[in-house]
Amino acid sequence: MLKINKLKISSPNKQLVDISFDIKDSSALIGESGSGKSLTLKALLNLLPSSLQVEKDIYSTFELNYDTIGFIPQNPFTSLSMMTKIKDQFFCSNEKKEEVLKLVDLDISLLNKFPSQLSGGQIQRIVIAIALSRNIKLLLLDEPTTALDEENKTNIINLINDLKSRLNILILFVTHDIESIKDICNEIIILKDGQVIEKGFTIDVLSTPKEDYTKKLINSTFKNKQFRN
Ligand SMILES: Nc1ncnc2c1ncn2[C@@H]1O[C@H](COP(=O)(O)OP(=O)(O)OP(=O)(O)O)[C@@H](O)[C@H]1O
Repeated sequence: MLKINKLKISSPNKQLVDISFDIKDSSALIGESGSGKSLTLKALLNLLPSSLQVEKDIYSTFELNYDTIGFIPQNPFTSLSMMTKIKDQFFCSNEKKEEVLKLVDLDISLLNKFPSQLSGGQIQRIVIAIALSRNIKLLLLDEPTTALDEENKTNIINLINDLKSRLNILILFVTHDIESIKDICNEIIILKDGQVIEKGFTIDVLSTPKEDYTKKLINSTFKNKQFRN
């Protein structure tokens, strides 16, 4: 479990983020552009620029560091070196490479290919496999399907859902698209202007959102009429 008791991020002239929330199993961090989602992820990854002031009080049942956190970015193409064979982009044994490739449902023959020979969906699976090769405890996903077409988007969502049920890892899924996380994340945190304005179980927030901002987010992304107000 991960408890963010306090996370405050400010620039010299503005408070950008002031939040607290827990991740018990799988949580989605949802908000419009500029609401503070990326800054929150960067704070967890210790990647905030030094120009920003940070106050952090975070408790977790494991040490938070490069070995325990996996990060899946929006654009998988930026995560891999295009001139390096897939097998040389892992830092683990050959057995582990094969094990995690099977976990993400890819053929081990892809290890001998270059990223340019793979589809966007396959590359995103490789990025996930590389994260899983490190025995991580927390998987951070930053809009992992944005750069993919509809078919690959559905496949990656199904894969993350499958991995969640098979692996014992916490998930924090950042998105502005509520529909993509409804089957993956048990809990939702709604961010607006760097503040948590609503949080709770996904099923409750989707069926009875309290804030107009949440209703707007749901109505703008949800195609499934049963959740509409
Ligand atoms: N290095 C920085 N210095 C000053 N302000 C920043 C910095 N990085 C981000 N911000 C500001 O902090 C706020 C939150 O930014 P953040 O990137 O976390 O938003 P976001 O919710 O991830 O948006 P998007 O969905 O567009 O990625 C924005 O107003 C942004 O302009």
